[in-house]
Amino acid sequence: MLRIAVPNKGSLSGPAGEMLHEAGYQQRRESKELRIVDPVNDVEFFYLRPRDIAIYVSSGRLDIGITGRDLLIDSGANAEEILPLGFARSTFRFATKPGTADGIEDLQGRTVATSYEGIVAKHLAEQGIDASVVHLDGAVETAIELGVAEVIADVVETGTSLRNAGLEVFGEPIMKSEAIVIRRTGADVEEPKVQQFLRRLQGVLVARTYVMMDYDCRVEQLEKAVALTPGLESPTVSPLHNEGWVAVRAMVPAKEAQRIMDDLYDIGARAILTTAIHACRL
Ligand SMILES: Nc1ncnc2c1ncn2[C@@H]1O[C@H](COP(=O)(O)OP(=O)(O)OP(=O)(O)O)[C@@H](O)[C@H]1O
Ligand SMILES: O=P(O)(O)OC[C@H]1O[C@H](OP(=O)(O)OP(=O)(O)O)[C@H](O)[C@@H]1O
Ligand SMILES: [Mg+2]
Repeated sequence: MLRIAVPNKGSLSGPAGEMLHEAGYQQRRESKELRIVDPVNDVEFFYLRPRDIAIYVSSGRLDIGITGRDLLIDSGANAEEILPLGFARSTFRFATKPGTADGIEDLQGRTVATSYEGIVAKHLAEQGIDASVVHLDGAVETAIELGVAEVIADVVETGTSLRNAGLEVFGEPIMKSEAIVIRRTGADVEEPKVQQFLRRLQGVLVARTYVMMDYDCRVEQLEKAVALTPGLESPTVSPLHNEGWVAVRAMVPAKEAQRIMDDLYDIGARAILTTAIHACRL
């Protein structure tokens, strides 16, 4: 049975549960459940604190985990990213009161408050900056106002929390993060059960990113039409009863679907339809 760690709280928890549900796995019914078995799919889910997931996976007791890239790096645990999942995207940045710092060199000798001590200490050491790091559990934006630190380093998504605290980012982004699937470093990723799990999640990612497009066009326009809808491998082309016409079917990126439909119409394609993809194995 594959043993999988899933975030039980915070920004990762909801979207991770939704993605697993879309991939056909049973999920917990109430937020107090800490583990469930999905016998049909031969999987056991453990609902753990997002920060602890890399540690469990690195111990080898759990086969796979879903966590944030920033949390994995911060933990320093012996685990590696095997699939990015595209949700819980954020940037990790330094911030302070406007006009008090321009770049990382201004951190020399100063105090930085953060919940991600591992990332910050590593970054400062790589840049050769000697600054002290204060660990806070959360709400670090308030640390400057209350005099605990002169600078903070934190997750920025929309920037609202920083704006509300009268702070501004400075310097280069320290890292970009998103939800990821992790596995113990060096453990066999080719194991059939692991591969099946990854294929299911990849199927959800594809179903969320692509739509299926169908249309009819004249044979003379086929090359132009296919250039607009090359599909993932190659579009399906079928003859129509009306001579000189073909039906074409191809996957297209959902974000570009409306533009592609306009372009197809302009070259004479008709009966252009898009349909959602619910699941897929590429
Ligand atoms: N707006 C956001 N706030 C917090 N984390 C976010 C946000 N957007 C994305 N993330 C990502 O979610 C993960 C943080 O997960 P975590 O469960 O610790 O969130 P949290 O909401 O801060 O929970 P906690 O109350 O334990 O601090 C990180 O990988 C982070 O990059
Ligand atoms: O750029 P924004 O969209 O404002 O999002 C970023 C904020 O969200 C997180 O806080 P969270 O709600 O997790 O609280 P915490 O600080 O207690 O962890 C993070 O620590 C920032 O404060
Ligand atoms: Mg937080």
